[in-house]
Amino acid sequence: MTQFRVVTVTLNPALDMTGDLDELKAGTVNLIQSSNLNPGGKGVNVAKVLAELGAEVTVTGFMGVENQHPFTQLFEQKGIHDGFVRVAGTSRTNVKLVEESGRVTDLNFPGVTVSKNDVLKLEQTLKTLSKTHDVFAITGSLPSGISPEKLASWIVMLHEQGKKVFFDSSNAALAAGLKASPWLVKPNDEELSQWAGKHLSEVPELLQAGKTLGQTGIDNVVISRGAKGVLWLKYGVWYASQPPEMKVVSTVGAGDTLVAGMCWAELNQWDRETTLSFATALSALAVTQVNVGVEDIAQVEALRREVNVKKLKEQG
Ligand SMILES: Nc1ncnc2c1ncn2[C@@H]1O[C@H](COP(=O)(O)OP(=O)(O)OP(=O)(O)O)[C@@H](O)[C@H]1O
Ligand SMILES: O=P(O)(O)OC[C@@]1(O)O[C@H](CO)[C@@H](O)[C@@H]1O
Repeated sequence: MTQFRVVTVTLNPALDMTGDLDELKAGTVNLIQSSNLNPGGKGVNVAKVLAELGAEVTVTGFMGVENQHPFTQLFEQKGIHDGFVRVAGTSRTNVKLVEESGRVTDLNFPGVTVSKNDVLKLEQTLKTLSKTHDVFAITGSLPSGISPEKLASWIVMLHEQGKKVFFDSSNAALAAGLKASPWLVKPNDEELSQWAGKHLSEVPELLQAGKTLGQTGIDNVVISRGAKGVLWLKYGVWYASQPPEMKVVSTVGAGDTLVAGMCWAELNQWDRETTLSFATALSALAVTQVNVGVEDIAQVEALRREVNVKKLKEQG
């Protein structure tokens, strides 16, 4: 069914090596109690969650040929169409250290270097996919060899064709992409602060910055705030959600799960309350597990009833 078709774009996928330890001590030897290695990267995580929810997902981006097996295995298992452009070398391995307290330290490596020819191939892939797809999620950092401006030009191309682009990135790529009118952006409060050029943590200042961002031609601004939930501006109206207190195992991929939840809700054309309670519950449940994915949809439905969603008086 075309209605449930999505493309996720991961320009810099990663094998995520997650290790548990009591407390991380910098500058000394730390013993890891248990570890997991999972194919990830923001767009791969979004794809996995969407596929588990029932979407027909195509993944693309750049993938190192030398360590692609865990990724292709995941795509086969989940019935995800593999449209990745293969590039020389290995995709990066990112290390995630999860302490007993729930605090996560990310060691994110640079990844492959892409050539001009690789970039052209991806551009062609996106053009081809845009003939049959209306919804794209472009998420994560850029590998070396591709500029933030190139990324922004793809968002502009999709926007001009009337496609809905869900966008989540950081640093220069985020700044460039935000100028390209994606349909939805999902900064966390730290990323929004970077964009605004000042530290933002209180709700009124987040709403003000989100409103300014929305006025640049972005239809949906979704501000994720970890345990404090989500602030969502859609066509000038703000909603806020608060998840219940969760027992945190790992927060890695919570943001991607929120993006996937918002995307699934849009594909289903749910109303705003349903959308936000679902996406918040989905992402809150994600922190109770190591790996990204929907382990039990019935649990999401149950948790959704505990998520507080309200419409705010402020106008965006
Ligand atoms: N401790 C928590 N308890 C409940 N829900 C949480 C918690 N942490 C995250 N979430 C849910 O996940 C969403 C996304 O989390 P967060 O704001 O940390 O995103 P992020 O910074 O993009 O995460 P990441 O980059 O680690 O994927 C939150 O808006 C919230 O709904
Ligand atoms: O370096 P990026 O692309 O910003 O982030 C990469 C990453 O941290 O994002 C995912 C969690 O959101 C992980 O699977 C992956 O390692």
